[in-house]
Amino acid sequence: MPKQIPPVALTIAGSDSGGGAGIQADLKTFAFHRVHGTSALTCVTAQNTQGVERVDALPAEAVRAQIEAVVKDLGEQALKTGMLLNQAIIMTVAQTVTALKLTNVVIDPVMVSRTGAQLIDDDAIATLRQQLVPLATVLTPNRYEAQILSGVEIASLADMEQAAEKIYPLGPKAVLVKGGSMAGELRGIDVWYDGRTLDVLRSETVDTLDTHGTGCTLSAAIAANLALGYPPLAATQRAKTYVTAALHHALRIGQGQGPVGHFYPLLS
Ligand SMILES: Nc1ncnc2c1ncn2[C@@H]1O[C@H](COP(=O)(O)OP(=O)(O)O)[C@@H](O)[C@H]1O
Ligand SMILES: Cc1ncc(COP(=O)(O)O)c(N)n1
Repeated sequence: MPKQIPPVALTIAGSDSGGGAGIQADLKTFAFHRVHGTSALTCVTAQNTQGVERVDALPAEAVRAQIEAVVKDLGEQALKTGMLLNQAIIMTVAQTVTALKLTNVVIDPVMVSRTGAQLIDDDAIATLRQQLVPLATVLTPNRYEAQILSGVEIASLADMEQAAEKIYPLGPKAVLVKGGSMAGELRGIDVWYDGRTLDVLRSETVDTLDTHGTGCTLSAAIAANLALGYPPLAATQRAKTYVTAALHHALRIGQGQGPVGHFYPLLS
């Protein structure tokens, strides 16, 4: 059989020592999609299924060097950003993505976890909004991040739609407001807005507390599908289907919220 050349995707994100979110979730998601994953590490968290205990940032120049090293050699068909932690790293990532003219950019504006923990410095939020959000092909805020970016208090589907419409003028090509931290059936519902189409992406609510890494997994799966050549909305729909399946096979490990089952077809 002729050797296949896989597409390459890059994740710029933090390490989750618990293996459920961050770089670890992203690389598993890329591998599941048969996309070669490269990574630029931004920070190292001491984290488990119960929470984040410590965060150590890498120097912004180390983040830049990782991106440049992989892109100049391996190239990339798509990238995602996750936990960028501080202003210096956000500015450097925005500059590097612009300078290298990288395309198919999925920005997961990681600021607040679904448990409500802040994952980014205060002064970094303004920089993220001004410098990184406009570079997004798809921007994927969760409920709390969408509240920060839009100023809309989100409690209903109509609020999610309004938030998506208010975030769009910040400059992304499309916004996906995720419903994982909403109540009841809205937990499986995300709102897409790309300036023309306002679409509600629905999946059944999976009744599990083991949801650690859903956001990271979704944005990585969007990037993987963009790398495979799917257009943004189709890539996002496919990614949502993947996350829902992985949630159905979430792993009951650890004392807190277990991770989703990235390789669910291999799980018996
Ligand atoms: N219990 C659930 N049932 C079905 N889908 C879910 C559930 N929890 C999260 N999702 C989906 O997982 C994806 C990630 O969303 P979310 O958990 O809100 O992100 P984050 O991890 O960034 O807070 C979204 O597509 C959301 O709809
Ligand atoms: C290193 C790192 N990055 C991101 C998240 C958010 O995780 P989630 O996908 O559950 O929102 C996390 N908990 N840790």
